[in-house]
Amino acid sequence: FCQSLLHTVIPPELRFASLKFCQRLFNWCSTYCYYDITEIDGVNTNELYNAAQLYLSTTAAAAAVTGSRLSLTRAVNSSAVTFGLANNDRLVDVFRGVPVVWEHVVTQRQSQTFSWRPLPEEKRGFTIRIKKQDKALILDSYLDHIMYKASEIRRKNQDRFLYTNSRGGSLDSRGHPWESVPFKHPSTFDTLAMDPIRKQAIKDDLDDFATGQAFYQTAGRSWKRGYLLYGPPGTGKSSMIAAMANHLGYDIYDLELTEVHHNSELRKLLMKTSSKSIIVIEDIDCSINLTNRKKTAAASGRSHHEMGSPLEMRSGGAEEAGNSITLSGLLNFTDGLWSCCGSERIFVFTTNHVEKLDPALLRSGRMDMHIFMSYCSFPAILILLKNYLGFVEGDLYEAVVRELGEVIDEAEMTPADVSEVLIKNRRDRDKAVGELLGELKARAGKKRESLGLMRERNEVAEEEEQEKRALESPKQGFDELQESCEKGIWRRNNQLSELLFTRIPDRGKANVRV
Ligand SMILES: Nc1ncnc2c1ncn2[C@@H]1O[C@H](COP(=O)(O)OP(=O)(O)OP(=O)(O)O)[C@@H](O)[C@H]1O
Ligand SMILES: [Mg+2]
Repeated sequence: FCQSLLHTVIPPELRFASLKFCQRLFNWCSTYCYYDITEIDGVNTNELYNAAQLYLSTTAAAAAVTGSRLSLTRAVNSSAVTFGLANNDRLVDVFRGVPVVWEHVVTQRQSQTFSWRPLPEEKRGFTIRIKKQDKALILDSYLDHIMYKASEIRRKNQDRFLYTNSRGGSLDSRGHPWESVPFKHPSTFDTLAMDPIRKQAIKDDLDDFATGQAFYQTAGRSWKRGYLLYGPPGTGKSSMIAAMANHLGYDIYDLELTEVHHNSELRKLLMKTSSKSIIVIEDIDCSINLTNRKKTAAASGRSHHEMGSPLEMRSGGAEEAGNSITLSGLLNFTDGLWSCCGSERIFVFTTNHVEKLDPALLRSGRMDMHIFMSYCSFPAILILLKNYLGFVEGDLYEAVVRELGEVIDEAEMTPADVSEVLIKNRRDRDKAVGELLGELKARAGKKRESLGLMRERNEVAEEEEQEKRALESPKQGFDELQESCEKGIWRRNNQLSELLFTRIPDRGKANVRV
């Protein structure tokens, strides 16, 4: 009744002015200042609102312990559930020691104003309350911090995709040359069997890359990095790529070079990759028979830069397959001007035969880090035993550990082969270890045998060669004999020395030299 009386007695202009005055007085007296972040700004969605919602999902998760009410959401393509602040609930976040109070304000929209697109019935927004003295902090760094954290959470929550260009050069209905499938490879750096120190070095390198935007900017380099993974089959090159993608939360673009027909197609594919991705070319030595840049240039009598037509650099194998992609095209793909359209990209090449690759492809800037994926080492086998059979330190008998250590390097067994033995016997841990040890010993024995045979054969061949040369040219033969003695290669060929001494004219000098 009083309210309606006041409404009729006091004119609306006066009411509005007094309300505004009260508000100003309150703001002036208050030690706090307030910021509103509304969901919709005019007709556009406010990016800061979405970022704040995501950011609070981590803070809100912690608040769940204290019993706040939370709303749960799970986005399409996401396997993670995010927490959010429920309507009109509040939460305290602490940033650099400063408490920031967040309130999620939800009100009903009064009337539908004209808009090109329908607005939601509820008006949603966040209100931030912070002490006036900390105002600068909010405007300077807190909002940037929220935006950064939100994009990180978005990336981590979003399932990753594996893209492939297996369709050849054809595009899909949206003009995209890549086909995608959800990427759910379980390999991580924890499950990867390799020397822990090397593993940590790779992880650190990846982390430095992912957080190095400012560094790359200052250094004037495009934000990309190349890794070459080489080693025998079954040593974990593909598993390493999956672990890298899982560690960084990047998508993978698996580039099938044999499906790319021209350099221009390669460029198009590159331009259609997103940032925060790993571009992989597996078995680069087999994908395409790329000609040595120098050799081709020399053959045509011109420098690499002078080569206009791709045909001139076309490789034999590629030509046969109707494929005119060139080494120069690939070099430009990885480190040319085109490679910097887009950022935060990692290139990974894998090969079983690093010696077959052109040095131009391997130079720093293209392949910055060369990672040798070796046969199973002792620390690696312990990781596999832990992953496959649940062995932890102290579970294995000392004698078994010693025996494993003795034969593992000599056996040259790949992690893939070790895994197979362990998977096969995973129901019986002792049997699995026994069988593995047996296999390692057998392989080490065979290696030793073949190594012995090879050494013997080499020795015989070497001696025969020396004898032959000594007969053909006694002086040269003598010099070689002396060299062999110095190197400690000369073993038991007294016959040869006899022969030389009898033929060399100045025997005294010869004796001194020997
Ligand atoms: N270092 C490793 N750590 C853990 N598992 C491994 C490792 N190496 C190989 N494996 C296992 O062996 C299998 C084959 O490994 P992967 O495909 O990674 O080898 P690769 O080096 O890529 O072989 P290829 O050269 O033939 O492509 C995988 O299923 C994986 O489980
Ligand atoms: Mg592989």
